[in-house]
Amino acid sequence: MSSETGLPVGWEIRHSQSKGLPYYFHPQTKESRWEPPSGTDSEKLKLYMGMHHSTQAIRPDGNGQQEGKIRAAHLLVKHRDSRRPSSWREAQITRSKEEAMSIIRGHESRIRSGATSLGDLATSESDCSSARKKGDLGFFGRGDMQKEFEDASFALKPGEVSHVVETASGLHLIERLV
Ligand SMILES: O=C(O)CN(Cc1ccccc1)C(=O)c1nc(-c2ccccc2)[nH]c1C(=O)O
Repeated sequence: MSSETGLPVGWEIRHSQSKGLPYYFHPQTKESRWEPPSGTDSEKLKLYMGMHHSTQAIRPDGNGQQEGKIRAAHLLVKHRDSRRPSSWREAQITRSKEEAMSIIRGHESRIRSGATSLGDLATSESDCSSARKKGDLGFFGRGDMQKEFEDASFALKPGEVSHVVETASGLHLIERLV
């Protein structure tokens, strides 16, 4: 049985500020997920999303970039103390922060050696749902992301990769794209 959104009864569509993406939330069970739950009428959902979730109006400046915004990709390694210790890779993440640190430092060395790129590594190794987009978060401005993440991103020049950045979500490597 689906409502006007096409989602099973009890599910709602929310908008994640940090990621600029819609996600699916069940207020009673507090479940949140990036993919529509099973039983969704996907045709109805597509119609609903087309009407209600157009991308926010953008005001590109001369070089097509939105005022004061940057674009970055990231690789997230979560640990058991992450605010949400779960991801598409692992339903329950139990590694310690120290283990996560040695993992992400290994990723950092491989990227800096030129053996691989952050985007390619993020695709298989990132605990963020943006892994499916090579870690690309699109454009964001100040106030959109967790403060530590924002400050590290804005301190980078385009093409630069950060050292390990810690947020409540976990440990990140960030590459500023634009
Ligand atoms: O921090 C939380 O309480 C939960 N989150 C954010 C989140 C928000 C809405 C839906 C699912 C996940 C994450 O843990 C998370 N944060 C990020 C993140 C953090 C900083 C910059 C970009 C993405 N990705 C994720 C993810 O699961 O995919």
